[in-house]
Amino acid sequence: MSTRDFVYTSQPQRVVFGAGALAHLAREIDALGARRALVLSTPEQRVQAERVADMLGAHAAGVFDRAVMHVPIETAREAREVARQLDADCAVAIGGGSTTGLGKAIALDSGLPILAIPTTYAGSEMTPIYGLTEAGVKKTGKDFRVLPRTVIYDPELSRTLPVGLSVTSGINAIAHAAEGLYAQDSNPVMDLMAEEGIAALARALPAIRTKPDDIDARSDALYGAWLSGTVLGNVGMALHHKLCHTLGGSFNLPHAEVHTVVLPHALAFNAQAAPQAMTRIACALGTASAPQGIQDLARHSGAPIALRDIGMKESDLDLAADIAVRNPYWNPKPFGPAERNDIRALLQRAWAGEPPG
Ligand SMILES: NC(=O)C1=CN([C@@H]2O[C@H](COP(=O)(O)OP(=O)(O)OC[C@H]3O[C@@H](n4cnc5c(N)ncnc54)[C@H](O)[C@@H]3O)[C@@H](O)[C@H]2O)C=CC1
Ligand SMILES: O=C(O)/C=C\C(=O)CC(=O)O
Repeated sequence: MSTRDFVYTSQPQRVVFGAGALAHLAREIDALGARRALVLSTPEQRVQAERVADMLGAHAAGVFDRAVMHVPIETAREAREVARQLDADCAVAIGGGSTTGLGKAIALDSGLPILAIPTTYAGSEMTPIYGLTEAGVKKTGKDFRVLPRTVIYDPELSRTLPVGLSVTSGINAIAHAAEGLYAQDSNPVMDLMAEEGIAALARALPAIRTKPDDIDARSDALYGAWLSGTVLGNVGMALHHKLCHTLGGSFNLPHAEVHTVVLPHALAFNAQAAPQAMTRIACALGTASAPQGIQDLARHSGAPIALRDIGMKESDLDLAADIAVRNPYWNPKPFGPAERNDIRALLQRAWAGEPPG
Protein backbone atom coordinates (compact mmCIF):
# COMPACT_ATOMS: atom_id res chain seq x y z
CA MET A 1 0.00 0.00 0.00
CA SER A 2 1.54 3.36 -0.99
CA THR A 3 1.35 6.40 1.28
CA ARG A 4 -1.49 8.70 0.26
CA ASP A 5 -1.45 12.51 0.33
CA PHE A 6 -2.49 14.05 3.62
CA VAL A 7 -2.53 17.18 5.76
CA TYR A 8 -1.75 16.87 9.47
CA THR A 9 -2.00 19.77 11.95
CA SER A 10 -0.98 19.02 15.52
CA GLN A 11 -3.13 20.61 18.22
CA PRO A 12 -1.59 22.41 21.22
CA GLN A 13 -2.54 20.44 24.33
CA ARG A 14 -0.73 19.21 27.40
CA VAL A 15 -1.57 15.70 28.64
CA VAL A 16 -0.54 14.39 32.05
CA PHE A 17 -1.29 10.66 32.37
CA GLY A 18 -0.91 8.18 35.21
CA ALA A 19 -2.41 6.61 38.32
CA GLY A 20 -2.37 9.37 40.93
CA ALA A 21 -1.81 12.11 38.31
CA LEU A 22 -4.46 14.29 39.99
CA ALA A 23 -1.75 15.13 42.54
CA HIS A 24 -0.22 17.38 39.84
CA LEU A 25 -3.29 19.61 39.69
CA ALA A 26 -1.79 22.65 41.46
CA ARG A 27 1.34 22.48 39.28
CA GLU A 28 -0.81 22.34 36.13
CA ILE A 29 -3.01 25.26 37.22
CA ASP A 30 0.16 27.28 37.82
CA ALA A 31 1.45 26.32 34.38
CA LEU A 32 -1.76 27.70 32.88
CA GLY A 33 -1.16 30.95 34.76
CA ALA A 34 -4.63 30.71 36.35
CA ARG A 35 -5.54 32.34 39.68
CA ARG A 36 -9.24 31.51 40.16
CA ALA A 37 -10.59 28.21 38.84
CA LEU A 38 -14.30 27.40 38.68
CA VAL A 39 -14.68 23.65 39.26
CA LEU A 40 -17.42 21.96 37.20
CA SER A 41 -19.15 18.60 37.76
CA THR A 42 -22.47 16.80 37.58
CA PRO A 43 -24.53 16.69 40.79
CA GLU A 44 -23.49 13.02 41.14
CA GLN A 45 -19.79 13.95 41.17
CA ARG A 46 -20.07 16.89 43.60
CA VAL A 47 -17.85 15.10 46.14
CA GLN A 48 -15.05 14.69 43.58
CA ALA A 49 -15.45 18.36 42.57
CA GLU A 50 -15.15 19.47 46.19
CA ARG A 51 -12.01 17.39 46.57
CA VAL A 52 -10.56 19.18 43.55
CA ALA A 53 -11.57 22.57 44.99
CA ASP A 54 -9.86 21.63 48.28
CA MET A 55 -6.70 20.72 46.38
CA LEU A 56 -6.80 24.12 44.65
CA GLY A 57 -7.15 25.96 47.96
CA ALA A 58 -6.96 29.75 47.37
CA HIS A 59 -7.03 29.13 43.60
CA ALA A 60 -10.59 27.73 43.77
CA ALA A 61 -13.26 30.28 42.81
CA GLY A 62 -16.16 27.88 43.51
CA VAL A 63 -17.95 24.71 42.43
CA PHE A 64 -20.76 24.57 39.84
CA ASP A 65 -22.30 21.09 39.94
CA ARG A 66 -25.19 21.22 37.50
CA ALA A 67 -23.67 19.65 34.36
CA VAL A 68 -26.11 17.41 32.45
CA MET A 69 -25.99 15.48 29.20
CA HIS A 70 -26.12 17.40 25.86
CA VAL A 71 -25.49 20.83 27.50
CA PRO A 72 -28.89 22.58 27.58
CA ILE A 73 -28.42 26.25 26.67
CA GLU A 74 -30.06 27.32 29.96
CA THR A 75 -27.39 25.46 31.97
CA ALA A 76 -24.65 26.91 29.78
CA ARG A 77 -25.95 30.46 30.39
CA GLU A 78 -26.17 29.86 34.13
CA ALA A 79 -22.60 28.51 34.31
CA ARG A 80 -21.27 31.39 32.19
CA GLU A 81 -22.89 33.86 34.58
CA VAL A 82 -21.48 32.11 37.66
CA ALA A 83 -18.00 32.16 36.08
CA ARG A 84 -18.36 35.91 35.45
CA GLN A 85 -19.66 36.67 38.95
CA LEU A 86 -16.86 34.68 40.58
CA ASP A 87 -14.26 36.34 38.34
CA ALA A 88 -12.99 32.91 37.27
CA ASP A 89 -10.05 32.83 34.87
CA CYS A 90 -10.09 29.07 34.28
CA ALA A 91 -12.57 26.16 34.31
CA VAL A 92 -11.62 22.78 35.80
CA ALA A 93 -14.01 20.09 34.50
CA ILE A 94 -13.99 16.83 36.46
CA GLY A 95 -16.26 14.17 34.99
CA GLY A 96 -17.42 12.73 31.69
CA GLY A 97 -18.37 14.31 28.38
CA SER A 98 -21.28 16.20 29.93
CA THR A 99 -19.04 18.12 32.33
CA THR A 100 -16.33 18.74 29.75
CA GLY A 101 -19.13 19.91 27.43
CA LEU A 102 -20.27 22.46 30.01
CA GLY A 103 -16.69 23.74 30.28
CA LYS A 104 -16.65 24.08 26.49
CA ALA A 105 -19.88 26.10 26.57
CA ILE A 106 -18.21 28.55 28.98
CA ALA A 107 -15.02 28.70 26.90
CA LEU A 108 -16.96 29.29 23.70
CA ASP A 109 -18.44 32.43 25.22
CA SER A 110 -15.48 33.74 27.21
CA GLY A 111 -12.30 32.07 25.95
CA LEU A 112 -11.61 30.81 29.50
CA PRO A 113 -8.98 28.02 29.41
CA ILE A 114 -10.21 24.54 30.41
CA LEU A 115 -8.30 22.00 32.46
CA ALA A 116 -10.13 18.69 31.97
CA ILE A 117 -10.00 15.71 34.31
CA PRO A 118 -11.91 12.98 32.44
CA THR A 119 -13.54 10.19 34.45
CA THR A 120 -15.26 8.37 31.54
CA TYR A 121 -13.92 7.28 28.14
CA ALA A 122 -16.01 9.68 25.97
CA GLY A 123 -12.95 11.56 24.70
CA SER A 124 -14.45 15.07 24.59
CA GLU A 125 -11.39 16.47 26.38
CA MET A 126 -9.30 15.92 23.22
CA THR A 127 -11.62 17.65 20.76
CA PRO A 128 -12.51 21.19 19.66
CA ILE A 129 -16.09 19.92 19.15
CA TYR A 130 -18.88 21.33 21.29
CA GLY A 131 -22.59 20.55 21.53
CA LEU A 132 -25.43 22.76 22.75
CA THR A 133 -29.11 21.89 23.02
CA GLU A 134 -31.72 24.58 22.52
CA ALA A 135 -35.49 24.04 22.26
CA GLY A 136 -34.98 20.28 21.99
CA VAL A 137 -32.52 20.50 19.09
CA LYS A 138 -28.86 19.61 19.57
CA LYS A 139 -26.32 21.48 17.47
CA THR A 140 -22.63 20.67 17.28
CA GLY A 141 -19.82 22.93 16.14
CA LYS A 142 -16.02 23.17 16.07
CA ASP A 143 -14.05 25.99 17.69
CA PHE A 144 -10.47 25.84 18.93
CA ARG A 145 -11.34 28.06 21.92
CA VAL A 146 -13.11 25.04 23.49
CA LEU A 147 -10.19 22.60 23.17
CA PRO A 148 -9.02 21.94 26.76
CA ARG A 149 -5.48 23.33 27.25
CA THR A 150 -4.50 20.70 29.81
CA VAL A 151 -5.85 17.20 30.42
CA ILE A 152 -5.08 15.17 33.54
CA TYR A 153 -5.83 11.48 32.97
CA ASP A 154 -5.87 9.65 36.29
CA PRO A 155 -7.14 6.06 35.99
CA GLU A 156 -7.76 5.99 39.76
CA LEU A 157 -10.72 8.34 39.15
CA SER A 158 -12.43 5.97 36.71
CA ARG A 159 -12.41 3.05 39.15
CA THR A 160 -15.83 4.18 40.42
CA LEU A 161 -17.36 4.34 36.93
CA PRO A 162 -20.03 1.59 36.91
CA VAL A 163 -19.15 -1.41 34.73
CA GLY A 164 -22.11 -0.85 32.38
CA LEU A 165 -21.12 2.74 31.65
CA SER A 166 -17.44 1.77 31.45
CA VAL A 167 -18.21 -0.64 28.61
CA THR A 168 -20.57 1.64 26.66
CA SER A 169 -18.32 4.66 27.16
CA GLY A 170 -15.37 2.58 25.95
CA ILE A 171 -17.31 1.66 22.81
CA ASN A 172 -18.17 5.37 22.35
CA ALA A 173 -14.38 5.89 22.20
CA ILE A 174 -13.92 2.96 19.79
CA ALA A 175 -16.51 4.62 17.53
CA HIS A 176 -14.34 7.76 17.29
CA ALA A 177 -11.34 5.67 16.22
CA ALA A 178 -13.32 3.45 13.85
CA GLU A 179 -14.86 6.38 11.98
CA GLY A 180 -11.45 8.09 11.97
CA LEU A 181 -10.07 5.18 9.95
CA TYR A 182 -12.42 5.97 7.06
CA ALA A 183 -12.65 9.74 7.52
CA GLN A 184 -12.40 11.91 4.43
CA ASP A 185 -9.51 13.85 6.02
CA SER A 186 -7.76 10.94 7.76
CA ASN A 187 -3.97 10.82 7.94
CA PRO A 188 -1.37 8.18 8.83
CA VAL A 189 -0.73 9.53 12.35
CA MET A 190 -4.42 9.35 13.26
CA ASP A 191 -4.69 5.89 11.66
CA LEU A 192 -1.96 4.61 13.98
CA MET A 193 -3.62 6.18 17.00
CA ALA A 194 -7.00 4.77 15.97
CA GLU A 195 -5.73 1.20 15.68
CA GLU A 196 -3.85 1.39 18.97
CA GLY A 197 -6.87 3.00 20.66
CA ILE A 198 -9.26 0.26 19.51
CA ALA A 199 -6.81 -2.47 20.55
CA ALA A 200 -6.32 -0.96 24.03
CA LEU A 201 -10.07 -0.62 24.62
CA ALA A 202 -10.86 -4.10 23.25
CA ARG A 203 -8.34 -5.48 25.74
CA ALA A 204 -9.49 -3.36 28.65
CA LEU A 205 -13.30 -3.60 28.56
CA PRO A 206 -13.64 -7.36 29.19
CA ALA A 207 -10.99 -7.03 31.93
CA ILE A 208 -12.96 -4.21 33.60
CA ARG A 209 -16.11 -6.32 33.47
CA THR A 210 -14.26 -9.11 35.29
CA LYS A 211 -12.51 -6.84 37.79
CA PRO A 212 -13.89 -3.26 37.83
CA ASP A 213 -11.15 -1.80 40.05
CA ASP A 214 -8.22 -3.36 38.17
CA ILE A 215 -5.94 -0.34 37.76
CA ASP A 216 -4.09 -1.84 34.77
CA ALA A 217 -7.36 -2.37 32.89
CA ARG A 218 -8.53 1.13 33.86
CA SER A 219 -5.22 2.58 32.62
CA ASP A 220 -5.52 0.70 29.32
CA ALA A 221 -9.07 1.97 28.83
CA LEU A 222 -8.13 5.58 29.57
CA TYR A 223 -5.11 5.30 27.25
CA GLY A 224 -7.45 4.01 24.52
CA ALA A 225 -9.89 6.85 25.26
CA TRP A 226 -7.09 9.42 24.92
CA LEU A 227 -5.98 8.00 21.56
CA SER A 228 -9.52 7.67 20.21
CA GLY A 229 -10.56 11.11 21.44
CA THR A 230 -7.51 12.56 19.72
CA VAL A 231 -8.62 10.93 16.46
CA LEU A 232 -12.11 12.46 16.82
CA GLY A 233 -10.53 15.84 17.51
CA ASN A 234 -8.40 15.72 14.36
CA VAL A 235 -10.55 14.18 11.62
CA GLY A 236 -14.20 14.25 10.58
CA MET A 237 -17.18 12.26 11.86
CA ALA A 238 -19.38 10.23 9.50
CA LEU A 239 -22.65 8.24 9.38
CA HIS A 240 -22.27 6.60 12.78
CA HIS A 241 -21.89 9.87 14.69
CA LYS A 242 -24.71 11.44 12.66
CA LEU A 243 -27.08 8.63 13.66
CA CYS A 244 -26.05 8.88 17.33
CA HIS A 245 -26.50 12.66 17.40
CA THR A 246 -29.96 12.22 15.88
CA LEU A 247 -31.00 9.52 18.34
CA GLY A 248 -29.47 11.26 21.36
CA GLY A 249 -30.43 14.83 20.49
CA SER A 250 -33.97 14.31 19.19
CA PHE A 251 -35.06 11.21 21.13
CA ASN A 252 -33.07 11.77 24.32
CA LEU A 253 -31.43 8.33 24.29
CA PRO A 254 -28.37 7.85 26.53
CA HIS A 255 -25.22 8.84 24.63
CA ALA A 256 -22.76 6.00 25.29
CA GLU A 257 -25.43 3.28 24.98
CA VAL A 258 -26.59 4.64 21.61
CA HIS A 259 -23.02 4.53 20.31
CA THR A 260 -22.71 0.95 21.49
CA VAL A 261 -25.87 -0.26 19.76
CA VAL A 262 -25.45 1.66 16.48
CA LEU A 263 -21.73 1.16 15.74
CA PRO A 264 -21.94 -2.43 14.35
CA HIS A 265 -24.73 -1.39 11.98
CA ALA A 266 -23.01 1.81 10.79
CA LEU A 267 -19.82 -0.19 10.11
CA ALA A 268 -21.80 -2.81 8.17
CA PHE A 269 -23.34 -0.02 6.06
CA ASN A 270 -19.85 1.26 5.23
CA ALA A 271 -18.07 -2.09 4.91
CA GLN A 272 -17.90 -2.30 1.12
CA ALA A 273 -17.00 1.36 0.68
CA ALA A 274 -14.18 1.28 3.24
CA PRO A 275 -12.61 -2.22 3.09
CA GLN A 276 -9.14 -1.18 4.34
CA ALA A 277 -10.60 0.55 7.39
CA MET A 278 -12.66 -2.57 8.18
CA THR A 279 -9.56 -4.74 7.99
CA ARG A 280 -7.69 -2.43 10.38
CA ILE A 281 -10.62 -2.30 12.84
CA ALA A 282 -11.04 -6.09 12.77
CA CYS A 283 -7.30 -6.56 13.24
CA ALA A 284 -7.26 -4.20 16.24
CA LEU A 285 -10.23 -6.04 17.74
CA GLY A 286 -8.66 -9.42 17.02
CA THR A 287 -11.76 -10.61 15.13
CA ALA A 288 -12.60 -11.65 11.57
CA SER A 289 -15.28 -9.00 11.01
CA ALA A 290 -15.30 -5.40 12.25
CA PRO A 291 -19.11 -4.97 12.61
CA GLN A 292 -19.65 -8.38 14.21
CA GLY A 293 -16.56 -7.94 16.38
CA ILE A 294 -18.00 -4.75 17.90
CA GLN A 295 -21.38 -6.34 18.55
CA ASP A 296 -19.71 -9.37 20.15
CA LEU A 297 -17.54 -7.12 22.33
CA ALA A 298 -20.68 -5.33 23.54
CA ARG A 299 -22.70 -8.51 24.10
CA HIS A 300 -19.91 -10.37 25.89
CA SER A 301 -19.28 -7.34 28.11
CA GLY A 302 -22.96 -7.18 29.12
CA ALA A 303 -23.80 -4.00 27.16
CA PRO A 304 -27.09 -3.40 25.30
CA ILE A 305 -27.19 -4.28 21.59
CA ALA A 306 -30.76 -3.16 20.75
CA LEU A 307 -32.23 0.35 20.57
CA ARG A 308 -35.50 -1.02 21.93
CA ASP A 309 -33.67 -1.89 25.17
CA ILE A 310 -32.44 1.69 25.71
CA GLY A 311 -35.72 3.55 25.31
CA MET A 312 -36.28 3.91 21.54
CA LYS A 313 -39.85 3.49 20.30
CA GLU A 314 -40.28 1.56 17.07
CA SER A 315 -42.85 4.14 16.00
CA ASP A 316 -40.10 6.84 16.07
CA LEU A 317 -37.79 5.05 13.62
CA ASP A 318 -39.36 6.70 10.56
CA LEU A 319 -38.82 10.16 12.00
CA ALA A 320 -35.25 9.28 13.06
CA ALA A 321 -34.44 8.17 9.50
CA ASP A 322 -35.94 11.39 8.11
CA ILE A 323 -33.88 13.58 10.47
CA ALA A 324 -30.63 11.65 9.93
CA VAL A 325 -30.66 12.06 6.13
CA ARG A 326 -31.71 15.72 6.19
CA ASN A 327 -28.23 17.19 6.86
CA PRO A 328 -25.91 14.21 6.33
CA TYR A 329 -22.24 14.19 7.38
CA TRP A 330 -19.70 13.11 4.75
CA ASN A 331 -19.55 9.29 4.63
CA PRO A 332 -17.55 6.80 2.51
CA LYS A 333 -20.87 5.48 1.20
CA PRO A 334 -22.92 8.65 0.67
CA PHE A 335 -26.25 8.85 2.45
CA GLY A 336 -28.90 11.48 1.99
CA PRO A 337 -32.60 11.70 1.16
CA ALA A 338 -32.12 9.19 -1.70
CA GLU A 339 -30.81 6.56 0.77
CA ARG A 340 -33.52 7.22 3.35
CA ASN A 341 -34.96 3.69 3.09
CA ASP A 342 -31.51 2.10 3.57
CA ILE A 343 -31.01 4.17 6.73
CA ARG A 344 -34.51 3.23 7.91
CA ALA A 345 -33.61 -0.47 7.42
CA LEU A 346 -30.34 0.01 9.33
CA LEU A 347 -32.25 1.57 12.23
CA GLN A 348 -34.75 -1.31 12.22
CA ARG A 349 -31.94 -3.84 12.62
CA ALA A 350 -30.37 -1.76 15.38
CA TRP A 351 -33.74 -1.39 17.10
CA ALA A 352 -34.26 -5.16 17.13
CA GLY A 353 -30.65 -5.98 18.06
CA GLU A 354 -30.12 -8.10 14.95
CA PRO A 355 -26.65 -9.05 13.72
CA PRO A 356 -25.16 -6.22 11.60
CA GLY A 357 -26.28 -6.89 8.01
N1 LIG B 1 -17.66 17.09 22.04
C1 LIG B 1 -17.09 15.91 22.03
O1 LIG B 1 -16.02 15.72 21.46
C2 LIG B 1 -17.78 14.78 22.72
C3 LIG B 1 -18.89 15.03 23.47
N2 LIG B 1 -19.53 14.03 24.14
C4 LIG B 1 -20.73 14.40 24.92
O2 LIG B 1 -20.57 13.92 26.26
C5 LIG B 1 -21.83 13.54 26.81
C6 LIG B 1 -21.77 12.12 27.33
O3 LIG B 1 -20.67 11.99 28.20
P1 LIG B 1 -20.38 10.63 28.97
O4 LIG B 1 -18.97 10.70 29.38
O5 LIG B 1 -20.84 9.48 28.17
O6 LIG B 1 -21.36 10.67 30.21
P2 LIG B 1 -21.63 11.78 31.34
O7 LIG B 1 -20.56 12.77 31.40
O8 LIG B 1 -23.03 12.27 31.11
O9 LIG B 1 -21.60 10.89 32.65
C7 LIG B 1 -22.62 9.94 32.89
C8 LIG B 1 -22.84 9.76 34.39
O10 LIG B 1 -21.72 9.09 34.94
C9 LIG B 1 -21.21 9.83 36.05
N3 LIG B 1 -19.78 9.57 36.13
C10 LIG B 1 -18.82 9.99 35.30
N4 LIG B 1 -17.63 9.51 35.69
C11 LIG B 1 -17.84 8.78 36.80
C12 LIG B 1 -17.00 8.03 37.66
N5 LIG B 1 -15.68 7.89 37.41
N6 LIG B 1 -17.55 7.41 38.70
C13 LIG B 1 -18.89 7.47 38.92
N7 LIG B 1 -19.74 8.16 38.16
C14 LIG B 1 -19.22 8.81 37.09
C15 LIG B 1 -21.56 11.27 35.72
O11 LIG B 1 -21.54 12.07 36.88
C16 LIG B 1 -22.95 11.09 35.13
O12 LIG B 1 -23.91 10.96 36.15
C17 LIG B 1 -22.85 13.71 25.69
O13 LIG B 1 -23.52 14.93 25.85
C18 LIG B 1 -21.99 13.73 24.43
O14 LIG B 1 -22.60 14.43 23.40
C19 LIG B 1 -19.08 12.74 24.08
C20 LIG B 1 -17.98 12.42 23.34
C21 LIG B 1 -17.21 13.42 22.60
O1 LIG C 1 -20.90 11.59 19.48
C1 LIG C 1 -19.83 11.82 20.06
O2 LIG C 1 -19.40 11.03 20.92
C2 LIG C 1 -19.01 12.96 19.66
C3 LIG C 1 -19.40 14.27 19.62
C4 LIG C 1 -20.47 14.81 20.42
O3 LIG C 1 -21.09 14.16 21.23
C5 LIG C 1 -20.80 16.26 20.23
C6 LIG C 1 -21.22 16.97 21.51
O4 LIG C 1 -20.37 17.50 22.21
O5 LIG C 1 -22.40 17.00 21.81
